[in-house]
Amino acid sequence: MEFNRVLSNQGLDLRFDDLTYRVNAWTDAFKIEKKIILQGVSGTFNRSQLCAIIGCSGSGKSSLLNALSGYKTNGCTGTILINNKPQDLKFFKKQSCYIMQEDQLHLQLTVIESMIFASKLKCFTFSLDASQLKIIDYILESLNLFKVQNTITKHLSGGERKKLSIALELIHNPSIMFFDEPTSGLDSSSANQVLNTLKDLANSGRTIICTIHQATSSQLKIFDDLYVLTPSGHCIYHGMTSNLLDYLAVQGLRCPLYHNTADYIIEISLGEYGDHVEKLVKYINNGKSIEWLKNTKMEVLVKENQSKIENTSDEFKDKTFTRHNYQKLIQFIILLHRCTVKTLREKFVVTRLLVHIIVSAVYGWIYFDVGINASYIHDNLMLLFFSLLFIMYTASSSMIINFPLEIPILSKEYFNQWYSLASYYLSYTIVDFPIQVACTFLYCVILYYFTGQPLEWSRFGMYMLMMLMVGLLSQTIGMLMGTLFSDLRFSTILTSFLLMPWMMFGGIFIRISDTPEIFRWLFDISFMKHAMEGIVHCIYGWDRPKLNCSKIYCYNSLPSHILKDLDMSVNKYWFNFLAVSAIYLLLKVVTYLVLKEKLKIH
Ligand SMILES: Nc1ncnc2c1ncn2[C@@H]1O[C@H](COP(=O)(O)OP(=O)(O)OP(=O)(O)O)[C@@H](O)[C@H]1O
Repeated sequence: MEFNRVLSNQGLDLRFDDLTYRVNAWTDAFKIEKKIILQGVSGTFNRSQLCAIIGCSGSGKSSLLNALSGYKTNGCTGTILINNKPQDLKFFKKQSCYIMQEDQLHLQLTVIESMIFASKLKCFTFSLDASQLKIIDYILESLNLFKVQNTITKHLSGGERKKLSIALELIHNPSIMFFDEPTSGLDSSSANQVLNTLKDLANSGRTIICTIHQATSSQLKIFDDLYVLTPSGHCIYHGMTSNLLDYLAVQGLRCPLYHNTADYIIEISLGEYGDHVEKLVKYINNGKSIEWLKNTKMEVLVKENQSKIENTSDEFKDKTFTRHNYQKLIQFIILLHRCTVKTLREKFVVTRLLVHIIVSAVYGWIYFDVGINASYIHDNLMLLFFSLLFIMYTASSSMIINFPLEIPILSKEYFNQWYSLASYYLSYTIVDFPIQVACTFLYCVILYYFTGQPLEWSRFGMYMLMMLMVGLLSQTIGMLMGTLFSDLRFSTILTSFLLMPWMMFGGIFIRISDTPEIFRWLFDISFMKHAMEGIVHCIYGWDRPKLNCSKIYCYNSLPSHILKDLDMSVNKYWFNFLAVSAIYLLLKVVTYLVLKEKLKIH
């Protein structure tokens, strides 16, 4: 493996001073108070170096990585310098990438498809030219992924998935790469492979910073630079891996023979060899001091890098660009394509279609021809209402289940600047549209025909239109809840809680005229009431002739009586339709804003 030829990079030097990270945490007394995770730590990570942040669990390794990469900015104070200039986050994100602990990949796509889509998105192009395809081949070859390029991602091994995550980010040739626990969950051979890959990336000029939970002695040697955190969020060592033992020896700490050095320094940080932490923090000035490095190789390196910084610190400004609208449009179309391929490969779509067919067939059987008989008016109204509920629940639950699975991938790709949120949001919405249309159409056709509703194209068209709009609106509710709550338990229970009142004020269980006046406005904003009113008019409105009656006398033989009984005498179908559409659009905008905020908080 070597990256020097095609994918070399000048790298960036990152320096941070007095970095403090605070979060709000619950105390035992059920109060919120500030918890300090990082206590004014300082340090530098230089180009062409593979740097590891190590420490015991909970010492703040991920927090430091998140703060340096800009993944989490809330609660962070201190300064971060890139090539000696203050970090400009918007610009920095274009030069860097963050590869998370869990591989956020599109499991339904093959390796090569994932690479091609990523490349198209990053290059704003519908078709890649020969040189772009060559770069993809080169990256795959360099990472030993070429032989699995046609394998579906969900069939890849853990190590291969990690490499695919790296390969996807290498397309835009980042100068600095952050990795959160790149070896977690891998066996030692795969972990060694991944670390060697990171070493090659560093050798090609990049700055590679990663957190490591556990490292063997041989793995530790792969790292050029180490940054050690204590459980209290202080730094007790910052420097070359090869200098660690000398550094500790000066403090009278000698690593026992055959003992893993990484374990040894973590054990020191935990106070297992006595109270040395405070002394070490002071000695290294919480990561700031490089005094002790005098006359070591590291000192030379710092000087070399200094001269490089002076030469290159301004060139990066030229790389800044803003995404134009036509580029967003291109990304939208590519995302639409990617999302379609993914959706078509899922069995979930077939399941959704089948559920709609089966339920409508069962209803059709049970409620056979109730629609033409005046003595079954009540049953028919219940059928229409339950059909509305069915569409509402299937549409919202399909989003509640699916969308939270998308958010971690979206979060990674959006943070790494693959595309704009608007392009993603629009493509995701549009891809599901034909599926929802197909589900609603199949359901309505079967139900409408077998339950004996009036066989007129205009009535059926309007019925179908209203059901479709309710389906789309319910999908948006599902998407909103899936965005707000990543935990399925919360989103499911709260969606039911949210939908219940609109059913209550749906115009069927309780009539408007029987409701206390103070609550009547709830009917006006209930999408269920508007939808039900519209549907009742599709079936019984527009001067429908008298219905057959199987008894001696049916009061409801005249459709006008039915409408009057339901307080729905005035035909407002198009107003009802517009009201449901307006609520849908409002929810769509709210969901977008919530999603944006959620990604921003990250
Ligand atoms: N938002 C938060 N609210 C409360 N506590 C938090 C929050 N974020 C992090 N912490 C706490 O901060 C500490 C450091 O967390 P962090 O994930 O950075 O540690 P880590 O060293 O990466 O741990 P690990 O190796 O187990 O992943 C932990 O004790 C964690 O519980």
